[in-house]
Amino acid sequence: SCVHPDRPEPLDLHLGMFLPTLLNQATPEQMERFFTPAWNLRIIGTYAQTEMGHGTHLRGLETTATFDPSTQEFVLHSPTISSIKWWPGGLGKTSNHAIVLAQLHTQGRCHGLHAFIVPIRDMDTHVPLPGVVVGDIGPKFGFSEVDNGFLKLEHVRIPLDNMLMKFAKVEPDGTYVKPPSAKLTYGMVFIRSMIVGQSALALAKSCTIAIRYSAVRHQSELRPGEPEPQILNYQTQQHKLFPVLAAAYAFTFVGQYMKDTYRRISGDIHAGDYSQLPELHALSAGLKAFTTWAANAAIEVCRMSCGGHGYSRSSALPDIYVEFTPTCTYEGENTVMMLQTASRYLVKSYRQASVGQRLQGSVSYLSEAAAQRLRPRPVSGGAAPLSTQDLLSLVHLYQRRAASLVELAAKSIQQELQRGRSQEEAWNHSSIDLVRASDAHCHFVVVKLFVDKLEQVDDAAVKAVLSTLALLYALKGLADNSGDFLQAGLLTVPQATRVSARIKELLEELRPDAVALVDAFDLNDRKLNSVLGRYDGNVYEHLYEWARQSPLNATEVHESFHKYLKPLRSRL
Ligand SMILES: CCCCCCCCCCCCCC(=O)SCCNC(=O)CCNC(=O)[C@H](O)C(C)(C)COP(=O)(O)OP(=O)(O)OC[C@H]1O[C@@H](n2cnc3c(N)ncnc32)[C@H](O)[C@@H]1OP(=O)(O)O
Ligand SMILES: Cc1cc2nc3c(=O)[nH]c(=O)nc-3n(C[C@H](O)[C@H](O)[C@H](O)COP(=O)(O)OP(=O)(O)OC[C@H]3O[C@@H](n4cnc5c(N)ncnc54)[C@H](O)[C@@H]3O)c2cc1C
Repeated sequence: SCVHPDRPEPLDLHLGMFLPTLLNQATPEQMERFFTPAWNLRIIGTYAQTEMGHGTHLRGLETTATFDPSTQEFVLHSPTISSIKWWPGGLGKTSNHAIVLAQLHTQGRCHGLHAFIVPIRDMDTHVPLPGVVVGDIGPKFGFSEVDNGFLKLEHVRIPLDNMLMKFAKVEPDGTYVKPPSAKLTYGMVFIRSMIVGQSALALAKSCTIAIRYSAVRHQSELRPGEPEPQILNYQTQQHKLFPVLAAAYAFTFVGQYMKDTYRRISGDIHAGDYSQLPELHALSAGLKAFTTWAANAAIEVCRMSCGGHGYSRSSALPDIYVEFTPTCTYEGENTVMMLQTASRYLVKSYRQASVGQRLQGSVSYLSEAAAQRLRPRPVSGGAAPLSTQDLLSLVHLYQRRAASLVELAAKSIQQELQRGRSQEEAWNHSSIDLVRASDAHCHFVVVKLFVDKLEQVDDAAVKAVLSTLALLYALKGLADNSGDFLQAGLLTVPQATRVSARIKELLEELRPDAVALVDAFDLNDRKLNSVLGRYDGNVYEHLYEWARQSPLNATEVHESFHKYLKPLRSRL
């Protein structure tokens, strides 16, 4: 499995997508021919799917692979400017091969997107091969260590055996043999599953830095005449950071669950059982979007909670943000992923449950909700009593919110259809509700997994503090999304007031354990790479040392004085 590197590197795609794609989609002969040299870095590959004109819409990708039976070759071609492969990591200058996703044409028919191994640079000289135009796409928001590149193919010929043929095949006479399931060629589920763990790591690093720094930073005055307090004693600072701490623990458990689920279901798939692939796709797509959006926002909260020094690269928080934020875009743009989970899974499951089907997996609650709808509603109809202490009742509340939002989205589609809109228009005019339904479903999954995890904790003291974190995560989510719960009749205004009061109590309860809880992530100083987050808390001396090392301080008088300031002065 992939251990996520701390910083983006040119080999990330080789290790994170080229090798796993071979493992998932190459025949044994192709494994022999490509995997071994790739493992030894003779072959260095990338995953070239996105084009200048299309990243999300896979069916719209334009690169073609046309089979020529007379030479037993595929001709790979970029027919338009928008078809130029654009963004693949390590493509610009590092890779000598690429797995190219192209529309397969054989015997005059197009069979959709398939994967082809295309040599792009000479194995010895590293010079681009004939017909290959390749380079770097230029400076980006971050990822400056990675040569994200472009690739233009001009009628490049590759052997028949360079098409990854574990599932789909092309016979020597050009006959196309369908894969057992069209969904097997999508891929990407592996990295999406791994990204959930990356969200947890980014949160753990950010809140470790911010909470440790908040324990050593003294500022302002709480009680007149007393010494300046630790900023971690301010309620607002706790309100910023402790929910991030709780989310870091929550996402750590979800990341473990996602990895285990990926392993389990991909094992079934290798054994020929594809039945769980829809659940895996929906779960990985939804949780990738949910956790990256949440982590992306939380990193910025941590940076700003460190004041000016948070903005210094010495804090590491700017780099953590810059390296993390593209996870909301790559490997499936988050909105699109949320729509996938809603449209391809939740609404489909809702409709199955509405006709009495017993659902399994993460949507089994929709069967319960469907049965509930058939039972007469209690006269009171009001919200059930709310316990701000009982985690299981909070899990149930999140479950009912998710069921309510899935029903709202499904009904919106129905209403749009009744207005005479087409299927596609009805879905598009319900897509805000669809995203909300996915968000609520993922939020329920995260809360449930957090509470489930507590059952596995034996140590009473650890279980107590983790339960406090789980309570904070659930109640803060309830407060942040109170509109959903109020709209669904799951919360009353007095209950919402009690939730806010309970959150304040939990912040106070967590204060004594906050530093120990980030120390428990066991992120050493080298991995954190942060002056503010140092384990020894010796921030100011090392901040001063860090500044003095800055290249600008190599000379007392910088050359710019003589080159610019002095001449400018003499002209004034
Ligand atoms: C040590 C090293 C570590 C390195 C770390 C790594 C660093 C990484 C750095 C950066 C790396 C960044 C690298 C990169 O960024 S790589 C490029 C990433 N690009 C994408 O993710 C593209 C996103 N777009 C899509 O996936 C498709 O276009 C979607 C899905 C949106 C629509 O698609 P389409 O319009 O064709 O189809 P449909 O919606 O009608 O759905 C049709 C059916 O297919 C099922 N379906 C759909 N998708 C999947 C799936 N995936 N597995 C299984 N099933 C799937 C679906 O449920 C439905 O089923 P049913 O309802 O008919 O039953
Ligand atoms: C740092 C980085 C590394 C990358 N590495 C790779 C790589 O190694 N290999 C590779 O192949 N690609 C890579 N990519 C490309 C990445 O996968 C795409 O950028 C991503 O899939 C999004 O596609 P897009 O850029 O076309 O955005 P678009 O899909 O054009 O998104 C733009 C907007 O349109 C909206 N939108 C699009 N479709 C829909 C829809 N159906 N419904 C509602 N809204 C929609 C989106 O929500 C978004 O708001 C990388 C990108 C980045 C930033």
